Order: sequence, then structure tokens, then C-alpha cells
Amino acid sequence: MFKVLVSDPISDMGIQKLYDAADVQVDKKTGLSEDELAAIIGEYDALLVRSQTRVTRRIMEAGTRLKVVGRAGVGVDNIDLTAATDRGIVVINAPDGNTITTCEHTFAMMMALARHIPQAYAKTISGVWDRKSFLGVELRGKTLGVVGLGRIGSEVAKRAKAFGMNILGYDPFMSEERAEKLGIKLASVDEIVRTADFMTVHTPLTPETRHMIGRKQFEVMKKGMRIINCARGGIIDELALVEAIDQGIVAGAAFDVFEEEPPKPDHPFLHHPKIIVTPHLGASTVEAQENVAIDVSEEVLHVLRDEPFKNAVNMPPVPPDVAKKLQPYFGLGEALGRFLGQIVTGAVGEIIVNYSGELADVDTQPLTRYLVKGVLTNHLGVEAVNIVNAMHLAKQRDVNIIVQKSTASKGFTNLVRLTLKTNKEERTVAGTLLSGYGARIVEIDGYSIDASPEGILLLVSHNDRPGIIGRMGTLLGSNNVNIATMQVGRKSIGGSAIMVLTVDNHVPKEVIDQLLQQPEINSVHEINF
Ligand SMILES: NC(=O)c1ccc[n+]([C@@H]2O[C@H](COP(=O)([O-])OP(=O)(O)OC[C@H]3O[C@@H](n4cnc5c(N)ncnc54)[C@H](O)[C@@H]3O)[C@@H](O)[C@H]2O)c1
Ligand SMILES: O=C(O)CC[C@@H](O)C(=O)O
Repeated sequence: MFKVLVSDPISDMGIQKLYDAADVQVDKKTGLSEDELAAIIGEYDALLVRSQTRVTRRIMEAGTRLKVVGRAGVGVDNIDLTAATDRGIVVINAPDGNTITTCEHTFAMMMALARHIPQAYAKTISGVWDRKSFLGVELRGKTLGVVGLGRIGSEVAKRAKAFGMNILGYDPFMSEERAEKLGIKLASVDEIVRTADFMTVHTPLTPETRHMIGRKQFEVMKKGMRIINCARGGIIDELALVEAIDQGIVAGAAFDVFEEEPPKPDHPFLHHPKIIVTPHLGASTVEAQENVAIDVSEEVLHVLRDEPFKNAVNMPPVPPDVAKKLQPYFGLGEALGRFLGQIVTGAVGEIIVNYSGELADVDTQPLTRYLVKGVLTNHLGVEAVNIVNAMHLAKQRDVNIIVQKSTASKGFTNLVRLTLKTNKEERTVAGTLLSGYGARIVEIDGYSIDASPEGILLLVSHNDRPGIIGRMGTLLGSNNVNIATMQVGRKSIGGSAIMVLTVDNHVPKEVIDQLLQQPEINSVHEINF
């Protein structure tokens, strides 16, 4: 039974799938302090949050069973991603569910700003009928600068077109072609600042975007600009903005987000007649909250059940078509890694993976994670390594990972070859996925073999002499070790050879020592999958 903790207010309808799952128990405990959360998180496999719960390193470390943190929304600034990756915890978000809602809030803010709606409302309900102070401006014919043309920025641009606005846009990842389709003229931030009438930002908050609109930009800004921020506090320098308004450069601003949330009572935005604010309501609609909760619940279930998932923030995204092609190979990849990880001696310095056949044309990055996970598991333990932190752990240990592709696949339609270089030796294993048979090991250190990577294997390297196979059988049998299958590979008659046996039970150390005392046997390894 998986235990899921929901620690922020998240739509019950949205997480119905979790309530309905027979293998999941959901506990809802909101408003917990960090101490309270740290005290109970150890019981849970998954944590579901919105933006209130701060999922710090301390929480990650106390979450000894924690496999996944799900964020019902886009921004993950309340989650320590480095700590999550260090501990192999997948962080999932729901990037699509609140796009339209946030875009509509941006529009609501832009129109409220253009027509002074909040100020006029406040005055009217205070009993003052003031029709002179609130002369607004039309949107039609004005230029809107959109900085950040991702999901929300693009939707804002589409709607602004319908209002008859001209759109200038900036996003390092927006192609000319797509911009043209959306009716956006690409421009630099500097051009937008100098020429637009309205400006709205829709980027994440990163070291690059922090204060990307600051004093320098306000100095050259078109007089009368109106600015909207429904993305993240800090993209626009708050103090510099207040100065720019007071100097008459900026006509007004509408902010849903703040550098510090909630803002302190003396925050200048809360008292400025030309700044309108909402308390981070961008995603707050019934529809968006349900959407993000549905999306994140589904993904959390996938992670818990070891099924492929797509919205992990601390792992590169895998397009569904690639995931579908690669998924059958994940078991093979991990098994090859575990195989070599258990037989190499010395410190691993290099992991070389070669994909050939039909795998040569696929983006195999996700599969490489499984191979690396398999290699590291032997030394670091099953609990410590997973596909989220495998590459990170390898990098931390200065292990060089080299991925090669080739078309030659020794007659197999697909072949994965793994080589480990340590300070003492270099060893190789290759495997394939055979239709109807599943994963097979087809080569070990250059010897052709056919073994299934499951259960317990015994890998014996010996000299090819008459009687050796019989002696092996007798020795194992007399020690109650039952042999299920046996495969022998050799390069030449009478030369060195290997044996791969599948055995039904563990081979005690003293039996391995007895085997090693046989003059023709050079090494024996038990490999567990
Ligand atoms: N107010 C709210 O409640 C609310 C709700 C949802 C999302 N958000 C925030 O809105 C923002 C946008 O969300 P989204 O879903 O559109 O994200 P997105 O990832 O789809 O789009 C972000 C875009 O910003 C661009 N970008 C990154 N660095 C840039 C830079 N230096 N200059 C220009 N563009 C840059 C990226 O290329 C990307 O296209 C995020 O910060 C998100 O957290 C706020
Ligand atoms: O309301 C929320 O949960 C925050 C929404 C928004 O900032 C997000 O990042 O998705």
C-alpha cells in the first residue's frame, strides 16, 4: 500500500483517482509547520503540494520512503530540487493544467490596469461618485510586449491579437516560423522596453530572469508603459518599478506575484495608487485546480507503480513516442548494468554504452540512466540509486559516461553493449531484446553466450578441459545447489572459456571457495538480479 500525503489545499475532485486507487492511502493534512511535516513525512511514499508547503532538504531527508513529490501547478520554487535529485526523489509538476486560467488572469489584470477598475471600485463603494479620476486607455492599436513565449505567454499573445493589439515578443526558444504563425513580431527585450505600451512577463524566475526588468530598462523605457507580472515575483525589480512610476515613466502596474510572498504590510505595492495587486491568484479557478490535481495525481501514480511518467522536473522530459520505444529495453539495460557492476573489480572510472541496430536512431538518454543505475546499484545499494539520481551520482564520483551508436549489431535487430573500465580491468557484456524471449545476455567479454538475466547466475571462467562441466555439476549438487540452466562459451578448443549457470539458490561462500580450488577454474562470481 502506497501512502500519499496531501499537505496543501488541492481539489478533492482532482485527486479522486488517488482516493479510488486500491493500492493507495491518501491523508490530507494541510497547514503543517516544517517541524510537523518533518515528523510525519517518513511514513509516506508521495507528497502532494501546491505552493504553500516548503519542501526543503530537511523534509527530503526525513522522507526516507519518499519516492515522489507532486506539485499541483507549474512553479517548483517551493521544492528543493537539488535535495530531491540527491535523494533520488522524482519531482513531478502539472505544467499544462493552469495555462489558460493564468493567461485569463493576465488579461483581467491588463484590462483592470487600462481602466483603473480596482481603484474606481474602491472609491465607488466608499460612497464617492468620481467620474473624472479614472480616464483609461484602449487596448486596440496598442503594442504589447510579451517576454517569455511559452505556454502562457503564447496564449496571452493570441488573445491580445483578438483585442487588436500589435505583439512584440521575446523568448530565446521561439522560432521565427512559430512567431509568425502566432502573429508575433520577435524583438529584443530592449526593443520591447523602448517601444511597447504594455508589457507582460511570462518567464520562470531564474538567475538570468531575476530583475531582467530593472533600473537600466526603466531608464530607456517608453513613457506611459503599463506593466503586468503574473509569472514570478523578482522578474521585475520591485523597488526600481516604484521609482519608475513615481518618476512618471511607468503609468501603472498590475502584479499577481511578489519577490516575497505574502508581501510585508509595508510593501510599497500595497499602498501605491497606480499599482494593482492580487494575492497570487493566477491559477485560482475551479477548472485549473481540478486540471492540475488530475494531472499530478496521474503522474504520481505512475511513479509509485514504476510506470513511465513524463512531467518530471528533475529529469529530462521523454517524449511519449520515445518512451514507448524504449520502455521494453529498460529491464535489459538495468540488468546489464547490474551484471557488470557485480563482477568488476576496482573503481569504475568509465561506463561506455554502445547502442546498435534499431536503437541507433532513438534518443537513448533515458535508457542510459537504467544502465548507469544498474552499474551503481551494486556499490551504493538499491535504496540509494534510481533513475532520477543515477547520472548525478555517477558525475559526483567522476565516472565518465560515454554513449556510442553504431549500425553493426552482429545480426541482432538491437544490441546494447556495456563496457566498464576500472583502475584494474575492462569488462564487457552485451544484451538484446528477443521477440518472444525478452531480455537475453548474448556476449560476455567477447564470448558468445545466451543467458536470461534473471534470478541467480553463476559466472565461471575456466580452461576448456574435458570433465570440467561434470565436476562443476557434482560439486554444486553435493552442496545442494540446483542448476536450472547452463551455457558454455569458448573462443577456441582447449583455450579459455566461460560458463553461465542459472541456479535455484544462493551459492554459499565456502562452495565458491571449493570451486576456486579446482585447477581449471579461474574465477567464480554469483550475480543476483
Ligand atoms: N500567477 C500564477 O499563479 C501562475 C500560474 C501558472 C504559472 N505561473 C508562472 O508563469 C510563468 C510561465 O509559465 P508557463 O507555463 O508559460 O511556462 P513555460 O515554461 O511554458 O514558458 C516559459 C518561457 O519562458 C522562456 N524563457 C526562459 N528564460 C527566458 C528569458 N531569459 N527571456 C525570455 N524568455 C525566457 C522559456 O523559453 C519558455 O518559453 C512561470 O514562471 C510560472 O511559474 C504563474
Ligand atoms: O496557485 C498555485 O498553486 C500557484 C500557481 C502557479 O504559481 C504555478 O506555478 O502553477
